[in-house]
Amino acid sequence: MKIAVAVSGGTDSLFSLILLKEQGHDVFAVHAFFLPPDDKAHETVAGLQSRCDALGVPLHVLDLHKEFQQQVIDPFIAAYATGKTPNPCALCNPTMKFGLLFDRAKELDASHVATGHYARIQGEGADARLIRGTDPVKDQSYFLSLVPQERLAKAIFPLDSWCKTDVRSELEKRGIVPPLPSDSQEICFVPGDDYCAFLEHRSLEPLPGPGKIILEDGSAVGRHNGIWRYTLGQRRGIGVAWKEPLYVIAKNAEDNTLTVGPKSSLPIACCQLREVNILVPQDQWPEKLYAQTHYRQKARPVEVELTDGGLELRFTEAHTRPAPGQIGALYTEDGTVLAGGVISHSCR
Ligand SMILES: Nc1ncnc2c1ncn2[C@@H]1O[C@H](COP(=O)(O)OP(=O)(O)OP(=O)(O)O)[C@@H](O)[C@H]1O
Repeated sequence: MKIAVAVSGGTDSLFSLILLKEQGHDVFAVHAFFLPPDDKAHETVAGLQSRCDALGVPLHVLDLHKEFQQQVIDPFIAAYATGKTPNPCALCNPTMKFGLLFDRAKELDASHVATGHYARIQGEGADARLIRGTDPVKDQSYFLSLVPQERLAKAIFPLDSWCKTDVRSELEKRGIVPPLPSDSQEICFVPGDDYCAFLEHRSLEPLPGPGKIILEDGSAVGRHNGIWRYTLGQRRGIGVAWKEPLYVIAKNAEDNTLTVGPKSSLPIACCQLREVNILVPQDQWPEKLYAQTHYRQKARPVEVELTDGGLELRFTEAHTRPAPGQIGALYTEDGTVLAGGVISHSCR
């Protein structure tokens, strides 16, 4: 088996490459430009090249920045403009890393693609299952839940049972410094994680302007500066003086209003998933099911119903209101991912 290791320049993928090489696998490295390559990107490639040369591993560089723009950044901007809170990393995995990069790796004769994600694959072929990584703090299975099962069956996650601190210290022991500092920002293409500034600079279409802030009964209590600037559950910065603290509970693109309400309005009872990616056939799902609607959130018990074009998750306990556009991932009690989908809306 020939393994293409997707390397970002960061700690996790570099150590994944080293582990596979040390285990004697036939490996090569693939680095993708997801953004138009600038001096820093070329420096990263030069750094990767010297680490790969030292390991005796070929490095291939792919320029995917146009595709990344079309398939990840443009939908990210469009989703914000329509009141959603998109999850570009969850979209990048099926379209880019396990999409175009995977296709290119196959053309280069790879049978498998390895990444530095903290997640596990158990089983093979149609029986391959995506499972939470062992390090609960770093587990990234949530972000992988939109990757098709056939692709995950060909994925290798060398860090499946590693925790981040051990990865760092093992690299140090070997005297290897990755070209990129690790865990620099949340979304790789949003400088300083300032998504509002990013949207203002990068949206080609004018973003929705100011509008009314309303309560759930429709009464107006103030003005907002553009619904895309607000986050569901946000309390600070709403700018409405009220008898009790107010939280953002909905961003309504149709009439450009922001709905706010007291804390008691935040919990929801159910949410709908669209663009559902089934990872385990439904007839094999256990009785007890759990859903996660945000990264690093504890999965909560749910009952699930197949609806027209999607899944409805009914929480058996009140659940923090998820943001439409985020990912809903369905798990078993032991952390196997059964399905993932994009949250379209929630209900109380
Ligand atoms: N530009 C890239 N080219 C190739 N593979 C990439 C690139 N960016 C990320 N990856 C792959 O996707 C994995 C997860 O990416 P993520 O951005 O979540 O990085 P990370 O967990 O900080 O890992 P790393 O420390 O390797 O950057 C990486 O470990 C790597 O295998």
